[in-house]
Amino acid sequence: MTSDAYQTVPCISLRDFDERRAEITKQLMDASTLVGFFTLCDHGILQEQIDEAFAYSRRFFALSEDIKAKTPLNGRNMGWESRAQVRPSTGTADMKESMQLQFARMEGMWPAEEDLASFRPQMEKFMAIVQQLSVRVMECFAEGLGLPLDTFTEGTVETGKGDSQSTLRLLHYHDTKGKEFGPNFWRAGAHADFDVLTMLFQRDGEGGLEVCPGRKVVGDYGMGNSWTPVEARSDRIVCNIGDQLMRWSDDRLKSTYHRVGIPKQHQAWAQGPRYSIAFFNQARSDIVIQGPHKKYPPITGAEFIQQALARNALANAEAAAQASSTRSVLDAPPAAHPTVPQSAAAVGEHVAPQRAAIVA
Ligand SMILES: O=C(O)CCC(=O)C(=O)O
Ligand SMILES: [Fe+2]
Repeated sequence: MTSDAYQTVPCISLRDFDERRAEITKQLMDASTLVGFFTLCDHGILQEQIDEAFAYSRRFFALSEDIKAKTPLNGRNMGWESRAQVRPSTGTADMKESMQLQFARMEGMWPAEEDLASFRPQMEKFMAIVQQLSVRVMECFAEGLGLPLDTFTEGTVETGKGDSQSTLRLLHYHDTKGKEFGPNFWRAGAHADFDVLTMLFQRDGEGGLEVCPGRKVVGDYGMGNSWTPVEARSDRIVCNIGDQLMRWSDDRLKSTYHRVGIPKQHQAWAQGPRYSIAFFNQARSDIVIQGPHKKYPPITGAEFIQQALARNALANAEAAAQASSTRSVLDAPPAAHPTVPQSAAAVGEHVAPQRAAIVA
């Protein structure tokens, strides 16, 4: 991979943030109006803090399925799922497991202390650190758009009212060595995030994320376009604009399609397990999202999520109906009914019943 391949996604340094604020704001606005993706370096989060979060993530995913299943995904984007997130762009479940955590209303959703000691305080600490960094970046966006500085931070940050919807998602993409997958299987199928701003942490060498800049039309999945890989570096945070900020900025900031492919047979170096951690800054449930030019009608954070979930469910149902009417002539698994890859079934891996109620 030449370094040119990575130039589409610019790296922005936050060094000397206070003194360089105007310059950084311009760089963030340029990246977000053109590409929708950028990486951050010199961001101030210590490598030890990131490594510690990944260590707890690995410990969580190493627990038995019985223990992880004690906190199953609920309808509010919290909890554990395995091979259950169906993307409308593919109709198959992502080949991954994830654990989603939030600041508020998490009663009964944290793993028990005897199952995984210190998980809750460690994850709450990490969420707070990432949210704090997000605030800096979201303030720059407000400034760049000529809005009151606290527009997006007041709109997303937990204030003790318990209406935060921001989510930390721990992701584990399984080892694919020696396994065959059909052409329509993905570690994460093409999608755009539903949130305001996503911050994604990766491990050195555990790549696979690709972005499709310039392609965001709600309901259109950006297939067959030009995809650019994003380098996996543990010292850089990958950031992207989500659908909420695109709407809140009257489409000036772009929510961009991205995906994670299943490593090909010849990519032996990429076939090991991949871990990543995403923090989704979501609009609070009661906050009203509307751009300065009122391009779209007002919508609350809660309504936004409900509509996005309903749109995904409809797209999945349509894909399933279409697949069943053409199944006799297509050599493909029925959409929205993920087929267990033969080799995964052969080694007895569990495939959870599908659920589509996952945001982003
Ligand atoms: O793991 C990754 O690299 C991307 C994950 C992602 O896009 C998501 O969870 O929304
Ligand atoms: Fe995403």
